Amino acid sequence: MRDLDKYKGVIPAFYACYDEKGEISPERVRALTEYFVDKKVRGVYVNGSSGECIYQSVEDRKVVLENVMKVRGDLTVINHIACNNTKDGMELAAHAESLKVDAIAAIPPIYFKLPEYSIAQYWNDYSSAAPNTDFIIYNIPQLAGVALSRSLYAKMRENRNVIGVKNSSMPTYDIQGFVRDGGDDYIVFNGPDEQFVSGRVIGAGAGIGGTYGAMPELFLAMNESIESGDIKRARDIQYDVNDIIEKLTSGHGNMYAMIKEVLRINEGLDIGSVRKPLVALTDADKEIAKAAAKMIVDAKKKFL
Ligand SMILES: CC(=O)N[C@H](C=O)[C@@H](O)[C@H](O)[C@H](O)CO
Ligand SMILES: CC(=O)C(=O)O
Repeated sequence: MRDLDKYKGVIPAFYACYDEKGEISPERVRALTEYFVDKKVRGVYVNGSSGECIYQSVEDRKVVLENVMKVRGDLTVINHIACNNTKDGMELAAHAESLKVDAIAAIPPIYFKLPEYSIAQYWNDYSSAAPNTDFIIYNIPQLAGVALSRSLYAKMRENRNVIGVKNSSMPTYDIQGFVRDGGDDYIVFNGPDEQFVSGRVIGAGAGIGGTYGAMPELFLAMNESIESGDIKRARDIQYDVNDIIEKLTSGHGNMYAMIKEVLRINEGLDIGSVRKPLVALTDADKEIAKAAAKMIVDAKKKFL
């Protein structure tokens, strides 16, 4: 049986950190990593959706990972390496293994609708470029346009590097099926932050999410409540967290820009804005960010 303990808990998705010109800022990447070390989360998920990976070059993504690894402390590091073309993704997979990340992860190929055997080949090619590194399948059908079927998951488990699925589809039934099929030797990560409690209760061993970074304490508190069996407290926190997420997504600008503004307000942490075509905040959005930041402060007072 594999020991998957290092993956169990709250794993925030890492945000892209830019300087004033919109280029990757190595200093700000290290500052965000140190922030997560201080918050005592289990790990970080680097260069995923929240890392704006599809708008980053191969070189950008290497610089991000290298700087996370410099100051990672005890954080478990999962690095999303998919590039849509196998060649660049294999380069990132090999680079990640050379830096000794805990795991690599990949979405399926997007745009062309490829048959399942092509998708399996794509993932196995990535894994073959990092043969001594755990591999996590990233299932996010609403954005990727392809869903992980249970038969494709069975096929992927023939590769012993595969340790589980980060499941960002909305039905928690999908989580239950992947847990049923993989059993204790695999782990399923809850994707939708709005369903953290539901996903964990039905069997996800951990969560990876895009809004955790704005309020890590609240996700840690939900996780602890689930582990101690206090489902009522976990649910009460989830309701307030979901009000906060609805606020974070109510602006004209992109949610990640909103979260970065919240981090400036609540934590004094400046990691820049977002990269085009993602839209930056308007003046009106800044008022929304202030309100969201206050909701986070209030929820922490209420529950912690
Ligand atoms: C579709 C999407 O991006 N899902 C993310 C990862 O699973 C979530 O963490 C969301 O960012 C979060 O649930 C906010 O909607
Ligand atoms: C979980 C998430 O938002 C990401 O892939 O970065």
